[in-house]
Amino acid sequence: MTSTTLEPGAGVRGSGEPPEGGPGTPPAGRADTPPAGGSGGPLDICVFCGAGRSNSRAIVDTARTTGRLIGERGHHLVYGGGGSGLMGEVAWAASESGAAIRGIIPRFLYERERAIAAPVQETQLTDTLHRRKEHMLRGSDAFIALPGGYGTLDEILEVISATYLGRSAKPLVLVNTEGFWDGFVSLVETLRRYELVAHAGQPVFHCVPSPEAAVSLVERLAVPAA
Ligand SMILES: C/C(=C\CNc1ncnc2c1ncn2[C@@H]1O[C@H](COP(=O)(O)O)[C@@H](O)[C@H]1O)CO
Repeated sequence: MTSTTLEPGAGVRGSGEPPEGGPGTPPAGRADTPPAGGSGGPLDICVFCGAGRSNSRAIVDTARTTGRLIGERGHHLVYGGGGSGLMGEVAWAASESGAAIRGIIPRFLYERERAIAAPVQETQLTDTLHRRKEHMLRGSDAFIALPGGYGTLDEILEVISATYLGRSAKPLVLVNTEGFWDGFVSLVETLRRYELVAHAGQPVFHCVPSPEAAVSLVERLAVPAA
């Protein structure tokens, strides 16, 4: 299996109005699930992916497998809080395999998406998209990015910038189903070639071929919050 590493220079949804605030107590994992993670504990794994469904069967399967693995390995899912598209696939599969879920969603999207079924989760409302990203970054141990659109690109660039500038050391792993991220990897190589991003230091992201490889890598690299 190959992987690419690029280096730089409480509420239950629908049960009431969840408050804006810090991530609070991490959601509890399944009581019967042994601790997971490189350091022995469950991880809060934030998944970025499309709110749309994609026309690729392989990409939909990737979303489901990622959610399932997070639950089966005793981790917690942190995500954008919606029930639509690939996000919904990840969340339902994680829920079915026993993961505790925290959805972080801006108020305006929460209002718009109330009608789209999402699994039981702790929902954290934010005032803005920007605040949502802050909470996702602060309240997660690691990030996995699946195929997605502008929102997903925005989220991964937030993590990459924070890592590049030394503000975060949390791993980000892109799942490269059907070569989805090849163009992004190539763009980053162009930035390097023009010496607009540096090479040395901590990897800003990793790129792997499958959800299995992604979850295994974050288990090896992430340090669960104390
Ligand atoms: C466009 C539609 C619904 C949008 N609803 C969203 N609900 C929750 N989170 C969202 C939504 N849209 C974007 N996000 C966040 O960005 C990522 C997905 O965006 P993309 O542009 O589809 O890649 C995702 O990780 C969320 O955190 C109606 O279908």
